[in-house]
Amino acid sequence: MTLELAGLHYFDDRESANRSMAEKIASDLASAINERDKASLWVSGGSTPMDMYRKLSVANLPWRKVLISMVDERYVPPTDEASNERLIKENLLINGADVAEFVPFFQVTESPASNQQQLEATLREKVHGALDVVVLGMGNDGHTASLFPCAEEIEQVVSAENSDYTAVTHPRVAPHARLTLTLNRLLASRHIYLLLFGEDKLNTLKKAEQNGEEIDMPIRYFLRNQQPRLEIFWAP
Ligand SMILES: O=C(O)[C@H](O)[C@@H](O)[C@H](O)[C@H](O)COP(=O)(O)O
Repeated sequence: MTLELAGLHYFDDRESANRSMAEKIASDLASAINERDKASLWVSGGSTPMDMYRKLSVANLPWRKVLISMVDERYVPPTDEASNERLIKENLLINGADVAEFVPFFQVTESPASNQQQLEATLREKVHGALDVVVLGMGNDGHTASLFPCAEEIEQVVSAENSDYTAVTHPRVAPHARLTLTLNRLLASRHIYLLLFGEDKLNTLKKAEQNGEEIDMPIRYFLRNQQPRLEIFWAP
């Protein structure tokens, strides 16, 4: 049984939440392919969404028509324990989804800045118009993607004038420099999902839903955005 509030979908258990989100994303991707003969899927790392990705990977889709890339990445090679790319390769680019076109954020360059420049060029060549499906996570500081309130670059990365697709952030609370989609790029999407598990994340969400500056809890930019409405799936 799920209790569906506006944009917030409660599930009795994580298995149900994962299955429901995977089915909804597969449907969104199928619709995009029907309309434009291609689709793009942008995924977060972290621990929460991996089971959902595995369920999504077996969806009956023309995966060769799907471009899969990252919402954000730690500036580490894909062999590194901290790599989001490694997690995506292990949990999403498997089964039928293993033939999707994957665009990694980590590119072998000498610095996060040069990596971002190379990544920016790659994405601008491959991606035009709205992103089809974005999967977000959230930290208990209210960060999402690598839009960390504590990052020195945060004001520039969330600026309404920022027309870049990507940015580098240096969150003080995380050990690695980050490569991330910018706020404007993320909001220019057709579907944005947030997968949350547990009471701590629910309490953080409730705090984010209260009054306060978006920049202090960047998930607020998405909670307060009308089109697309953020679709939140939560289980205990
Ligand atoms: O690189 C990352 O870590 C993610 O992109 C980040 O934004 C993540 O989604 C949240 O920190 C939640 O992480 P968990 O799912 O591990 O709680």
